[in-house]
Amino acid sequence: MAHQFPALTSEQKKALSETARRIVANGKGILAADESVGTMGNRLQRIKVENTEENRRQFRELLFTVDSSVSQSIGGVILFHETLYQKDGQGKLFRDILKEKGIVVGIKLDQGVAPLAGTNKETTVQGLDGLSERCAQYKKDGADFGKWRAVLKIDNQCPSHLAIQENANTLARYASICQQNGLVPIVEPEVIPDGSHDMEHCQYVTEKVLAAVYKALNDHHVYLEGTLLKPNMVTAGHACTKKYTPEQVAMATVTALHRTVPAAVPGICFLSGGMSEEDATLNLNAINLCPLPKPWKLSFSYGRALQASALAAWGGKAENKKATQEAFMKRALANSQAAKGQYVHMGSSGSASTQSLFTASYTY
Ligand SMILES: O=P(O)(O)OC[C@@]1(O)O[C@H](CO)[C@@H](O)[C@@H]1O
Repeated sequence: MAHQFPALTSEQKKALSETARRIVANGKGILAADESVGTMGNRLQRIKVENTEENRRQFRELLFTVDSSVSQSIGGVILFHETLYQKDGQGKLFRDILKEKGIVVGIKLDQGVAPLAGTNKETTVQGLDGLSERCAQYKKDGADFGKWRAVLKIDNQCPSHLAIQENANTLARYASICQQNGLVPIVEPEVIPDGSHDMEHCQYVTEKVLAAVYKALNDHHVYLEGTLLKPNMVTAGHACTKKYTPEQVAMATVTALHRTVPAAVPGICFLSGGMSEEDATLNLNAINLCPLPKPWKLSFSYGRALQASALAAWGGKAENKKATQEAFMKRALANSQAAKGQYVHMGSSGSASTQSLFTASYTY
């Protein structure tokens, strides 16, 4: 007998799974342009540009107004609240510019982290209160998917059982609310790369975290076909002295996913987590070439690894429009090739593309 109290109608399920599949179709991935005002401030500070609403708008306008061929590489863009309501220089909403390119619009729904008392500085995520109303409004305003980032860390006694369970449950509750409002939830349990742990330890922790997340999603009756996962790749900690090849990262990552993520999930879009642009692309390519069964699309949802060289090329100057857009297009194309296992690294990359983008305790 089917479940007595179905969470979704078959029409709702169909719409959710179609949206999820559209975002990751044919080597497409996601541009995570959902940096909060504070996070964007850190990015702009690096290029000595003031963190004003107008400067944030101008940079994002450059990203969103690139040639429409970008839609062969980018299936979805995650926006921050402010950006969803911003317009280009001609007064056209960014949201409409993206939709006309065939790109699905997403919205960051979590409201940052809060401490879990009695733990080694672990956190849970805020934003469940009023979430259903916010989702309904964002859906009306053009969003078709949401994003919620939970942060877990590897350290003494971390991640604790409490942090794993609390964050899994919160992600599942968020995912359920999204689906009730017609938004595809991107489920993001990030194990951050701070620490000197080796890759094997990251794999162990990532498996524990993902297993708890999928148990909670099932408990909350979340329709997996209408979700996307946004995990960390399995890598060594930032301060680990041992180095691993993209093939080793790929094997550890796909093994962890294979053990924990149901085949019903249509796509897994990795975060870049402070890797350089080039490393993020090479690792994704190796993941797609990994000789293990891969029942899901394996793609990207990069923030820093899609924007770093574009930001550097821009430097806050309108005359750098062409260089900025070219830098962004180059990374979008490279990652789309990597999502099909077809990326070939060609000669020298700009210095920005090989620079580590690591930020310690990236918990905001
Ligand atoms: O790790 P990356 O690829 O730079 O960013 C991943 C990400 O989830 O983390 C950021 C902070 O919440 C978001 O802007 C972005 O969507």
